[in-house]
Amino acid sequence: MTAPVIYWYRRDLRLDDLPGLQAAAAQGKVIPCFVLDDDSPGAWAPGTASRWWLHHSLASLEAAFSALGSQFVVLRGDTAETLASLARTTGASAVFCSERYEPWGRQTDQLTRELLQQQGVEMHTYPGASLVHPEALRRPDGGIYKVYTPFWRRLRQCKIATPLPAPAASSFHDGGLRSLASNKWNLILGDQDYNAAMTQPWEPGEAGAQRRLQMFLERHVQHYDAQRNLPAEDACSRLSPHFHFGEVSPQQVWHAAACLGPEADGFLSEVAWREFNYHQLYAHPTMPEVALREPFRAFPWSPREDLFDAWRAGQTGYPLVDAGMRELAATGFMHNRVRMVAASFLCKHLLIPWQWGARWFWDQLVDADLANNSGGWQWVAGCGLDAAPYFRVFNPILQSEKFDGAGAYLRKWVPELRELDSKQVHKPWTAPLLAPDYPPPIVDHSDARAAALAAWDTIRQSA
Ligand SMILES: Cc1cc2nc3c(=O)[nH]c(=O)nc-3n(C[C@H](O)[C@H](O)[C@H](O)COP(=O)(O)OP(=O)(O)OC[C@H]3O[C@@H](n4cnc5c(N)ncnc54)[C@H](O)[C@@H]3O)c2cc1C
Repeated sequence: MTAPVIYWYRRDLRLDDLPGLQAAAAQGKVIPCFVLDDDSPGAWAPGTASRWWLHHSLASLEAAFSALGSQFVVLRGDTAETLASLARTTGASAVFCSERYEPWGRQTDQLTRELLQQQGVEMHTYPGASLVHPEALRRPDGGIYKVYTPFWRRLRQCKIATPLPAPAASSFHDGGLRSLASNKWNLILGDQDYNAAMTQPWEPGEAGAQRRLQMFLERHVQHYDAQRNLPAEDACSRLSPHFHFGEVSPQQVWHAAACLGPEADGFLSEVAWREFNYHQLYAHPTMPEVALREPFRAFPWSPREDLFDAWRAGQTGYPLVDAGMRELAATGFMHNRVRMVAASFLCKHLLIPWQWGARWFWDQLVDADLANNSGGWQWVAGCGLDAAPYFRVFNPILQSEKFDGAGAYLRKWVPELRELDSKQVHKPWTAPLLAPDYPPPIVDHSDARAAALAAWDTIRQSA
């Protein structure tokens, strides 16, 4: 009898379009498995919101395998040792997986590969979370792209792999292996209210990802370019957590959208930002902690814990910032435009290091993603390779007037502002009696802007 093989799931929690799973199925009966290991990622272990999502996504995959008459094996322990032990006890001849680009992940993969090899088990890696492998998309001089626009132009010329179907049900082993029950995964932390609130807008898992993709392409993509910056509109796809956990592949999204023609171009160009960030992280493994532009490593931050607390709690007195931070706390998500404004407020108005904000987002976002989160924060802070220039300080009042003119988004997330009209709602300090419970601004916009530019001046010569 042919020996079984292991498919090691990581951030690719789906059955369709997994080249590694197809290859595994061609070699033997597949044992699909996931290892819960909080030690390997170190500081970048999943945060509170991601753990919630991961729990539900694993549960969804477990149900999918059960429907196929198979068993999804979930184990806890040191990744390399747990996989080596699973291979020993099942007699598996090989381990298959999809490539990942997080620096800690690449290191863990190397250790796992070595340990497996010692017991004669080969580890085979297949294309991972990007549309095109970072080694395969290079500038004409061989370097990695540093600027988004030429990267996007080049990406458009690449041939994107056609999505594959799931292997047949008969490809998988039929169960009876030791596996942790879902109530032992210990992924869901925090109180029940948090979990209840989180369940409202999301449907973790492959089926949920496909439903969201189809709904977006049928109803929203045609309005995307005009409305994607308006946080009160349901104009964006909200696919980011599904992308992060690999419940949908970028190739599936690409082909489904590209066949709609030019109306999907704007959407695809945003998906390309994800790709750009993955390529940057691959080339710069220190990107989550260290400014890509060297002069910014000496930036004179002046962090204050009390201001950081007010920002995290959505109590800065700037409605758009507070609405975003409260949306984040309630749903694990924040609209992209609002992420930019809230992040900029932290780095520039409060002079708090972008890494503090990135850590908070990491804990709170259901789509927390090492490449995109670091890329987003470095872009906002001006220290990314293709970033917003530091001296362009977002004005949170103008941003709010421009992108949420009627104040619908503000009133939804900051109920203290409900009595204010569409002018006052952007500047509640002009009508304090109508919003008595809302705090005054924690910093004055003009003073804060001047302080940010003065701080930038100290590194400007070299920046
Ligand atoms: C400070 C900051 C932190 C961020 N942290 C994350 C993060 O941890 N995880 C994450 O996935 N995105 C992050 N982003 C990028 C962006 O905000 C989200 O991808 C987007 O809001 C997700 O919503 P959506 O799926 O509706 O996006 P859509 O507008 O529907 O876009 C489709 C997809 O394209 C990708 N995408 C869109 N915009 C961007 C962008 N600016 N950068 C990279 N990819 C993009 C996402 O995969 C997204 O799902 C961050 C942005 C900022 C400014």
